[in-house]
Amino acid sequence: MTNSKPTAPTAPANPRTTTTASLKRLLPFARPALPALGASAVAAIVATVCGLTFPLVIQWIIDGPIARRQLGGLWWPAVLLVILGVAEATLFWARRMLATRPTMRVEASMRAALYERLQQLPVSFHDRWPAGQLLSRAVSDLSTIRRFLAFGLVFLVVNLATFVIGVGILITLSWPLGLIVAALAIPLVLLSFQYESRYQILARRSQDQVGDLATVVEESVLGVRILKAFGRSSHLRRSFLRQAGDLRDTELSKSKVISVLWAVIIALPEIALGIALVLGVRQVAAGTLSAGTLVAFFGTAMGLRWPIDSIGWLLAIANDTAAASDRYFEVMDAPVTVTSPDHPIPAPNPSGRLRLKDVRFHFADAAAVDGHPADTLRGIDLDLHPGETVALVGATGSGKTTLSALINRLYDVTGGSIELDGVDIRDLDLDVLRSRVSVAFEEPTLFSASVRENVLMGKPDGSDDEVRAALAVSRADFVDELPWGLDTRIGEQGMSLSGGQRQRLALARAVVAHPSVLVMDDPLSALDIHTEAEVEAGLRSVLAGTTTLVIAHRASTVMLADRVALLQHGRIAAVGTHSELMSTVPAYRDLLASRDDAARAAEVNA
Ligand SMILES: Nc1ncnc2c1ncn2[C@@H]1O[C@H](COP(=O)(O)OP(=O)(O)OP(=O)(O)O)[C@@H](O)[C@H]1O
Repeated sequence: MTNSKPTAPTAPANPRTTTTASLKRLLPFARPALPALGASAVAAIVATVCGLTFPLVIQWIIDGPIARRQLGGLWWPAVLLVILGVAEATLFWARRMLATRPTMRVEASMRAALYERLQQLPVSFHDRWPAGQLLSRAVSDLSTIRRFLAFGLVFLVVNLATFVIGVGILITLSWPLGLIVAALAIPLVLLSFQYESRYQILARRSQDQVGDLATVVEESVLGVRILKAFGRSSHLRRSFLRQAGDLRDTELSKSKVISVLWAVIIALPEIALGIALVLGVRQVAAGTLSAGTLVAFFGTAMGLRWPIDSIGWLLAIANDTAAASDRYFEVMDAPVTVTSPDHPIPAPNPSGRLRLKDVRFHFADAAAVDGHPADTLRGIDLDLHPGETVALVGATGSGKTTLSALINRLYDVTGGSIELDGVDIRDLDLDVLRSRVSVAFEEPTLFSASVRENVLMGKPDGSDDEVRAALAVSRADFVDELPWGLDTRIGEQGMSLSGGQRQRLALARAVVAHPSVLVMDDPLSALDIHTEAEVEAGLRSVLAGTTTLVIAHRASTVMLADRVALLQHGRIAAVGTHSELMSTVPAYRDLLASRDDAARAAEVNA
C-alpha cells in the first residue's frame, strides 16, 4: 500500500488550557491513589512540624537551663530532640513508601488505558500519528505524571502547609518580624504567575520534541538496512542531531526561565531575613525580645527555606505534568470513528456473499477538488458470490489496498455500502465482522512471539492441529526446521525470517479460522513462481468454501480466481474471467503483460 504519513499533530489541541485545568483531568485516574497520597502528605506535614519544633526546643534550652545555668535541666530537651529527629526521619520514610506504590499503579492504569485506546482508534488515526509521538506519551509523559503525583503534588500541599504553620510560629514568636516573612508570599505569587505562562509553552514544546526524536530513532532503527545500503546514515544522523539540538535549546530555555525565578525566590527570603535580623537584634538589645526567641525565630525561618526554594521546582514539575496530561488526553480524546453499532443486527448464518454497492471513499487528508476531498474510490459496484474467488487487478496507486481495507472496516466507506450476507457491515458487531472477514496483508507483520502465537492471532482458541493445517495450506513447512518448531520465537525480538517465510506465516494466520470471507492483498508477492504455485495449490482447498477477494499483480495469482475485476480511475472498469478480459480489455492485457515481464526479470536476476 502506498502510505503517506503527514506531519504529526504536535501542536496542542488547545494551547492555552490552564495548568490547573490540565492537572484536574488526571483526577479520575489518580482517585484510587488519593487516600494514600493524603496519608503521605499527612506524614510529611507531621515530619515538617517535628522539624519546625527543633528551634522551639533550642529556645527552651537557651532561655531555660542555659540562662539559669542549670545543666541538669538539659536532659529532657536533649531527649526530646532525639525523639523529634527519629520521628522526622521515620515519617519522611513513610511519606515515600505511602506514595510510591499507589502512584505506580496510577501510571500503570493510565498506560493500560492508553494502550487500549490505541487499539480502538481507527487506522486513519494511526495514519496521521507518528509512532514516536505515541511512544513518548506512553513512556516519558506518564513517568512525568507519576513523579508529579508521588512527589510534586505531595510537596505542593506539604510545603504550603509548612509555610503557613511556620509563618504562624514566627508571628507567635514575634509578630512584627513574622509579618516581614509573611509579606514574602505576595511577590512570590505574582512572580510565579508570570513565570508559569512562559514555562508552560516551553514544557509543551520540549515534550513534542522528545516525541519527534523518538520517531527519528524508530525510523532509523527500522530502516537501518536501507540507510546503510544507500550510505545515508550520516544524512539521518544530521537530522537526528539537529532535532536533538532543538530539544537541547528548548531545555536550555526552560532552565533560563527557571533559573531567573529561582534566583529571585532565593534572594527574597534572604532580604526578608536580613531585615528581620537587624530589627530582631535591636529588639534583643532593647530587651523587648529574648535571645532564645530570636534564635528560635531564625531556626524556624531557616526551616522555611526549602518550602520557599522549592516553589520554582514545583511549578516546573506542575507545568511539565500539565503538558504531559494535555498530550495524553489528545490521544485519549481522539474520536473512535469505527465502532460497533449500539444495536448490532444479529449476523445471519455465514454464506460469504459480499456486495459492494456504489462504494466511495476518500482519505481524511485527501487533497480537495472543487472544495471536496478527492475520492480514491468513486463508486465501486462488485458482487462476490458465496465461495467465489475474485481477483482485483489495477494499476499501482489505483486503490486496490484501500478497497481491501474497507471490507473489515479498517476504514469506513464515505459513500455507498458494503454488505456481508445481506447486512450492511456497519450494522454488524465489529468483532463478529472481523471474525468472519480475514485479511492477509502484502506487508506481513509478525509479532515478537512464537510461531504458534502468531498464527493463532487469527483464531485465539485454535488447537495445534489447526495451526499445522493452516501452515500446510500456506506451505510453511519450513517451521518444522526451526529450532523449536511452533515454539520458535520470531518477530523483532526473535528469529529473523525471509520475506517469503513471513508472508506464508501471515497467510496461515489469515486462513486458520476458516473465515467466510478472505481478503488477500497480494499475499504471495515475495514468493518465487514455484513456491507460489505450491501455495496456490494449498490455497485452492481453502478457497473452495471461502469467498475471496485477492489483489493480484501477477497472472499466476489471477489464475487462482474464478473472475477478475479491473479497477481503473476509482471504478470497476470490467469484470470477467481472465481469458475474457485478456481477449476483450486491452488495458487489462497491457497491465498483466508488463507485470509478468517485470516478475520474470526479477526471477532471472535472482
Ligand atoms: N493513509 C493514506 N492517506 C492518504 N492517502 C492514501 C493513504 N493510503 C493510500 N493513499 C493514497 O490512495 C491511493 C490508492 O492507494 P492504494 O495503496 O490503495 O493503491 P494500490 O492500488 O493498492 O497500489 P499498489 O498496487 O501500488 O499497492 C494512492 O494515491 C495513495 O497515495
